[in-house]
Amino acid sequence: MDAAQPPPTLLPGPPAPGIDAPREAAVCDLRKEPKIPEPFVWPNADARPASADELDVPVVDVRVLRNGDAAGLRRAAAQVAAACATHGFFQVSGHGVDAALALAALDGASDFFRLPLAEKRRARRVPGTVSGYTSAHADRFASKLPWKETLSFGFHDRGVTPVVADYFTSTLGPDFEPMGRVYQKYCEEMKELSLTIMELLELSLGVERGYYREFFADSSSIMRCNYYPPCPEPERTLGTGPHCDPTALTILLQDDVGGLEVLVDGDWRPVRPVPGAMVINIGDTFMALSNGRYKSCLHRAVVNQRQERRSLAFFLCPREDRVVRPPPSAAAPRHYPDFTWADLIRFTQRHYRADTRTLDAFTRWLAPPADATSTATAQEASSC
Ligand SMILES: C=C1C[C@]23C[C@H]1CC[C@H]2[C@]1(C)CCC[C@@](C)(C(=O)O)[C@H]1[C@@H]3C(=O)O
Ligand SMILES: O=C(O)CCC(=O)C(=O)O
Ligand SMILES: [Fe+2]
Repeated sequence: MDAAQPPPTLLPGPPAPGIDAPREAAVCDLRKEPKIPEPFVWPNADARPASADELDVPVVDVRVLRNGDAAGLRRAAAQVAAACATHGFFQVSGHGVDAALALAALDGASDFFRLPLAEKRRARRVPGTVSGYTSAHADRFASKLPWKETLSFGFHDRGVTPVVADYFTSTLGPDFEPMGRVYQKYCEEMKELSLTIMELLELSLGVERGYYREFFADSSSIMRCNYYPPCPEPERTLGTGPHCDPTALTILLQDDVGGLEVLVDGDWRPVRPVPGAMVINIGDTFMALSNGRYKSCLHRAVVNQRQERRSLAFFLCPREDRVVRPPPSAAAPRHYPDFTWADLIRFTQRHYRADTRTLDAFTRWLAPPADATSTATAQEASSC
């Protein structure tokens, strides 16, 4: 791909109901002019420059959960509590994810996105679902197109079928069997790490031990590979726009380029890549599971003129039909209604572009509160 080329936009397929019927995104030949196509231009408020002040995201060594270091465990729980009750981000080291596997997963993303568009289109996203290949979400949105290509697929281990390995071979063919094996193994390790982190969250919140770990034991998660090409006008667009993750927990493996930023006290604060660490952030579903005590916060990904960037986001999600409800010890007054992940994922894929207020919009979409005074409103709980 030419370094200055925008992500190749797909001819819009039938738009999912409830989301803009996209015009074909104007894609000009950037070899002739150093300007990005209009649909990729974001409002200044979203794309405004970041602070030079990096966010001090604590790096927690999760080995303290297993090595009997009681003082270390208390320190880790305190670090996680302070981070999750404010900006919702921390990093983990000592996670045990094989470094060669993590590298293979990052490099596998590069290999996939370097394929000819026609080959990538064989995996194109099924409208109304999150799975598949998309470029700039041009099949879903008509404006504020993100400067990225993505490949997303589901993961669960409720049966014996290696669902991710099967996805690659069934969607892309037997030549992709090695790539499928890498992501199958990677997702298995991400699931295990997620459950370890759930233990740490239980401890830090002081809730019933096992409540969150058991809630996600039979989870249905989403793996997303993000590819951000170099951009001729990085200050006018975004790789991923400002949003809170609707999911429960995100484990982000980013390469060494940098681009993740978190909104803290009105400033976009860069999160510097820490070699070997993984970035963890609370999503809307876990904010509801903690009854608003831990915050799902706004973040974005910026792009740059010189380097491509890759990130792998493992989105932990409950089994579709599990009712999202905080543990009894944290449930009064309720800030969010009961809901299922099936409802929230359908909302984001068919009715609403996940953004800065997804959970509030979802709560209203589900059913306006019968009496706004009888329960704390989502806004009160979700301020970061
Ligand atoms: C459930 C999901 C929807 C998105 C992927 C996962 C969790 C993050 C969401 C997303 C990245 C938030 C920003 C907007 C979005 C459209 C994107 O830029 O990709 C969102 C994802 C999606 O709807 O595909
Ligand atoms: O690529 C990144 O750094 C962040 C991506 C992200 O926030 C997402 O995919 O939800
Ligand atoms: Fe995100």
